Amino acid sequence: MNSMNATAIRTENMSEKVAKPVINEQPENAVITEGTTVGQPFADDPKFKLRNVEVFYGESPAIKNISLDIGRNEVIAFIGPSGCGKSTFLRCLNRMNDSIDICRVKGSLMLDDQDLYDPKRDVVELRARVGMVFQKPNPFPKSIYDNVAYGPRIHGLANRKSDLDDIVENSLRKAGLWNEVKDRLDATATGMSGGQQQRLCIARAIAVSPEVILMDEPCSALDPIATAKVEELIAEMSESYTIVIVTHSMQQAARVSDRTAYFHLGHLVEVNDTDKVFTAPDHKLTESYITGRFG
Ligand SMILES: Nc1ncnc2c1ncn2[C@@H]1O[C@H](COP(=O)(O)OP(=O)(O)OP(=O)(O)O)[C@@H](O)[C@H]1O
Repeated sequence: MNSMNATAIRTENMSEKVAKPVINEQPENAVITEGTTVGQPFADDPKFKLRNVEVFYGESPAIKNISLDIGRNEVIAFIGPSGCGKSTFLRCLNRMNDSIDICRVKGSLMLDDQDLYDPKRDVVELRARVGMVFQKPNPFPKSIYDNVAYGPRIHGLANRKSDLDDIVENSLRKAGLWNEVKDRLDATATGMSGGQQQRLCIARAIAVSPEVILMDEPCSALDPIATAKVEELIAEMSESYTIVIVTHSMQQAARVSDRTAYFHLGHLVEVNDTDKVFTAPDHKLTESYITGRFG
């Protein structure tokens, strides 16, 4: 993980917008100042540089002036109570929110210093660079092979069948699935177990050589053994990819992530090294949430 720049944190934490205090009732005395995040929200060498991000569904704000860097090859976990905006913010990172008509995204969202929301940007190419794994495994009703080969085919990544075979095998190996499926690549993917389907979806995301993988509660439909396999996979993948994971499981966030971001009512309250968040959080609301006082 990248080391964080403490000076940058202090100076950049002052939002360019006027800070509006937001009073929260749980716990007493906990105050969020809009646009201000305690801890270490910024990185020296960010993959994503996100500034003053606001998201609205119609007139309702779902994300309120959030600024955050996501470091290259770090695993960052988004946690917080239901409805606090974790998935909304995650979906901004590969413009999945574009498909929701009433959704508007404001602010500056940069990926490797390029504007994510540049109207000229090819969104299909963006989603190959920033892949996504959803809560519920969603394999296509096709063979195991065709699920993984789908992306490389549409992006023209393999000229010959043997190249495509190599991509499929490598992706399935990286997803820890090759040995389980190598003798039945033509079998339909929907016949696999839920855990296998989710690892297949990870293989499908990997197959187009992404730089970032977004995971929206990837284990919530899985049993503990399948969950452990996906978590092992996240640890292995973190060497090659930037990973952003939304999770309701604080144990999972503690196990898999380098940094943890705590969201509350559309605000980003705290971002810190995961060990710190779970042992000595800086903000009262984070502490209340991780100690189970609400959520
Ligand atoms: N498609 C949508 N249309 C309208 N409002 C939406 C839509 N999706 C989310 N919202 C609203 O935006 C807010 C944030 O929702 P979001 O799903 O991002 O939160 P979350 O923290 O990921 O929640 P959960 O943990 O329950 O998945 C909520 O008030 C939610 O009702």
